[in-house]
Amino acid sequence: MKIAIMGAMPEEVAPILERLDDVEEVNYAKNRYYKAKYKDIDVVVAYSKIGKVFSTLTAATMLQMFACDVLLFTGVAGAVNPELKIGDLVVANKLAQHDLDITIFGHPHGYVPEGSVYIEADKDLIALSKIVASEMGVNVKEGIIATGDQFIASEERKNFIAETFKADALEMEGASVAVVCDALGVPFFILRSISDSADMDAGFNFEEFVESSAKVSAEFLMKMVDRL
Ligand SMILES: Nc1ncnc2c(CN3C[C@H](CCSCCOCCO)[C@@H](O)C3)c[nH]c12
Repeated sequence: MKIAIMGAMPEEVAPILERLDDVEEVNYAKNRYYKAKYKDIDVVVAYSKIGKVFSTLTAATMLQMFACDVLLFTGVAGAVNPELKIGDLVVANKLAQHDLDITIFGHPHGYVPEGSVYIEADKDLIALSKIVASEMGVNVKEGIIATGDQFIASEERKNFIAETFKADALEMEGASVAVVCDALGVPFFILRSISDSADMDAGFNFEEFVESSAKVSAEFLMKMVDRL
């Protein structure tokens, strides 16, 4: 089995890279992919850079060029569900693109012809995360993640996303990664730790908590890899 481990920002994959052996750096398509061993497992690790386009390119490369059999995403997210606090873990059961909008033609937000509003993540990987969560004695919220090419820092936009997609959390890469994995028939898992609440304080909170929340997500993800 070869596992793709992906984030969007350097901070999100740094806690992973420091745990790898036999690292070989591959430069491709203006990005860096780290082929390595984690214990005796083959992994390919990369951060895509921010947003749906970069994350699409990296996810597609992980699967089509590096032939990974499963894709695990680790990173941070803005909270939409008011129960979620900084550092809380969210596992996506399905994901949507909140900024995909051809509603003028009568379609729902997040829908284009031959597409779907939501893409569902792999149920076995979600089930595994629940086992790991109970073993670690941590709480993981399984929920809906909304993805868009905007850093959300306003109650108004956050409320639109909450009402339209029933989202628990929001970010900028998960749904695009989901489209790639779904199209190529590769199981995927999107894990996020809350760094802010996508409100007027989001920018400050993000900068304060991105590193610590990214570590929370990465550490949990590696416990999942140990069990794969
Ligand atoms: N409220 C929010 N809205 C949308 N997404 C998120 C996420 C999830 N990731 C973090 C990162 C934010 C992009 S701007 C970072 C700027 O870098 C600072 C240095 O230039 C992007 O990869 C999406 C956390 N809180 C969010």
